[in-house]
Amino acid sequence: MLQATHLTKTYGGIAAVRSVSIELKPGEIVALVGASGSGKSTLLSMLAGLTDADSGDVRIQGERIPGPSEVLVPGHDAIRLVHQEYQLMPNVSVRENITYALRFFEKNYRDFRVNELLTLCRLTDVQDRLPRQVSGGEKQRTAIARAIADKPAILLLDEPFSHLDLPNRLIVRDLLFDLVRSESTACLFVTHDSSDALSIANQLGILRDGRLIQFGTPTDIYRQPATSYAARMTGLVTIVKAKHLPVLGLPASDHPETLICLRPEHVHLDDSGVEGQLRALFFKGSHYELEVELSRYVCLRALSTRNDLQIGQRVRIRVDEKAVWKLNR
Ligand SMILES: Nc1ncnc2c1ncn2[C@@H]1O[C@H](COP(=O)(O)OP(=O)(O)OP(=O)(O)O)[C@@H](O)[C@H]1O
Repeated sequence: MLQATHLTKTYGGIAAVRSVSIELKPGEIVALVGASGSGKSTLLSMLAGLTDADSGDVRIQGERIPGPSEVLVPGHDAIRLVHQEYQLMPNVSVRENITYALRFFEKNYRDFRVNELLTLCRLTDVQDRLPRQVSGGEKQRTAIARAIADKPAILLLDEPFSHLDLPNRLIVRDLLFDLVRSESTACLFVTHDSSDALSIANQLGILRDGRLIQFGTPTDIYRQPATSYAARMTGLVTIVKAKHLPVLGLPASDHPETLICLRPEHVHLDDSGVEGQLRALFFKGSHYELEVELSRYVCLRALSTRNDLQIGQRVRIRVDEKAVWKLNR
């Protein structure tokens, strides 16, 4: 449906996006994850036809989307971009902000659809307030309601969860699920938070310094990250050189300088394992995150549900050999 090929954008010598190719299909949620400055917003804006690419192009159903310098009204009817700052009209109500997106529709349908959107986005109670009189989550939902009002084929979202508390994140998440299911909308959102990306997206892309360095399903990227950056961007991880494998109680490697990564759920407290010292303990509600020091150079991240652990205590750990993953860099 939406296909970007070799998109490149440079700002005064700084390459913000470098030859990124990506495809978005109906009913699919794609997340792009990257550190601050990795080019997420620039890429999103080019995909929406709101920023000129230096080279490469964006096509929808094969038709090229012109950049803003080529047209009077930038963008494309089938594509909506929800910005981080929401960009709501400040002097009209939540309801009117949404209604504006439907101004070309017949009044009966417009009223029906606005009411439907208010319910869907849980905004009915605040519909008559101005944007400054509602919470961040309500503003975010108003921006999404406005963007999806006329059922665009493609929804692009810039950091849709960044200012939201957990209940609001869940509302927005369910909203996106509903949309892709009921309207077959294609969604792409950018984020620097791996947990949203892993749990919501069907496909995940990792952006680094403007390059799409890995693209695949969340499970594949989580389990088999290409690089240490991809590993860190997708969750808690321990990365060490393979020469330290014997310290973990595992067989030595023929490639001692290779980097290996291990997710914490594959490191178990087990009396038959190697000994270390508990350096840190973080309560996470359902479990604890631990840091276990095995040597001066090796400190492993682990998870446990045990309640009797104390910092400084000696513990034994066992590592799943099968879960050790070699990184390219
Ligand atoms: N209008 C601009 N003029 C000059 N440089 C820019 C402009 N917009 C972005 N950049 C630069 O391009 C790079 C990518 O920026 P971009 O905003 O796309 O990254 P990002 O991943 O969205 O960052 P963040 O997560 O902090 O929003 C950065 O180095 C940024 O400073």
